[in-house]
Amino acid sequence: IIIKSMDKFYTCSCFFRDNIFLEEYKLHVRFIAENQFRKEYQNGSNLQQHLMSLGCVTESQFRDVLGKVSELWKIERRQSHKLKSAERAATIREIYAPLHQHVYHLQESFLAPEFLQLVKYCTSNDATMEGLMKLIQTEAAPRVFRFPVLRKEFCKDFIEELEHFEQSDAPKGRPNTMNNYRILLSELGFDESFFTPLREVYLHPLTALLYSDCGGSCLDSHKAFVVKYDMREDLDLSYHYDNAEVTLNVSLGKDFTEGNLFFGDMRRHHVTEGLLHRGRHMHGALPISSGTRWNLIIWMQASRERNKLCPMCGKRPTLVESDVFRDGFTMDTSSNVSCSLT
Ligand SMILES: O=C(O)CCC(=O)C(=O)O
Ligand SMILES: [Fe+2]
Repeated sequence: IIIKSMDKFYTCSCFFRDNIFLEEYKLHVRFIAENQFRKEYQNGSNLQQHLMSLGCVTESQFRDVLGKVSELWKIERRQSHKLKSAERAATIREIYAPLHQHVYHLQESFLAPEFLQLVKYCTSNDATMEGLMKLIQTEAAPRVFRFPVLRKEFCKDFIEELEHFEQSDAPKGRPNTMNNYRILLSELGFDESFFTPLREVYLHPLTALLYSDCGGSCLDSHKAFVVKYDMREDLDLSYHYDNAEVTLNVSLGKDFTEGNLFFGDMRRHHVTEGLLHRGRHMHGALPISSGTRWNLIIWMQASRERNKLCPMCGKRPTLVESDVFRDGFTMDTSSNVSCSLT
C-alpha cells in the first residue's frame, strides 16, 4: 500500500460556503453573504419554501436565522483560518504533557481479539465477502456491520487521556456546526502513529471486501476525532451523512444510558464495539439520558471516489488548498492511488 503524505490532499470549495447546520430547523444551509442568503432562502423558491415548511415564517424568525448562520459561519470557517490546525498541533506539542504516552502508538494489544481474527481472515488468500459475512454481525440496516474493535483497558486509558487534554490549556479545534464537543485527533499527533496504521493494516482488509463498490478498496486518507455527549453538554446528534466513503464508529464508554446510533432504525451500540458503515448512509445519535458517552469516529476517504463527486455538495469537486482542512481529494484523478485488495 502506498502511504501518501497528507500534503497531497485538497478540500472542495463547497466547504467554505455549504453545509452550515441550523440546529433549530435541522437543516443544512449555504452561506456566502447576507445578500446571497436572503436571495436563496427568503426570496428564492424551493429553499425558501423548505425553510418555511420547517416553521421559519416571519421576518423576525428569518432575522434570527440569519444571525445564527453568520455566527456559525464565522466560528467554523473564519476562526479556523485564524488559528490553523497545524498551528494548534504545534502548540499542543509544545505545551501539552500527555497523561498516558503509550496510547499514542498503536499496538496490537489495544485491539480486540475478535477484530484481529477478522483481519486475519481478510488477509488470507481465500478470503471472500461471503466468508467474512459469516464471521461478522450484520445489522438490520443495510451494510452496517458490528464487531468488537478495542479492548476495554485501552478505552479506559484513551478516555483518561482525552479528559486530561480537555482539562488542559492546550488549544482545541472545535466546534463544528453539529457537535460542540469534538476533539480532532490529528492535532494531538495520533495520525501517523495510530490512525494511519489502523486504517491501512487493520481496517483496509475489511473495507476492501465489504465496500469495494464505494471506495472501500482504495481508502487513502482519513479524519479521526472523538465526540463527547454529556448531560450538561451535547446530548445527541442530528440525522446526517459523513464526509467519508466508509466510517468506523467505536463506542469508548464511559457509562451512559440510551444514546444509540440510529440508521433509520434504532440500534444497540456496546462499549468497545465498532459500527462500520458507508459514509453516505444517513444516521444520527439519539439523546443520552444519563452519564457521559465518548465515541471514536474515523471517517475514511477514497480520493478515487470523491475526485469524481464530492459527497458533501454532490458535484464534481472544485479543489482548493487549505491548511485547515484537507478532505481527501487529490489533483490527479488517474492517480497513483493503490486500490488493491490487500
Ligand atoms: O455519536 C455518534 O455515535 C455519531 C457521530 C457521527 O455520526 C459523526 O460524528 O459523524
Ligand atoms: Fe456521522
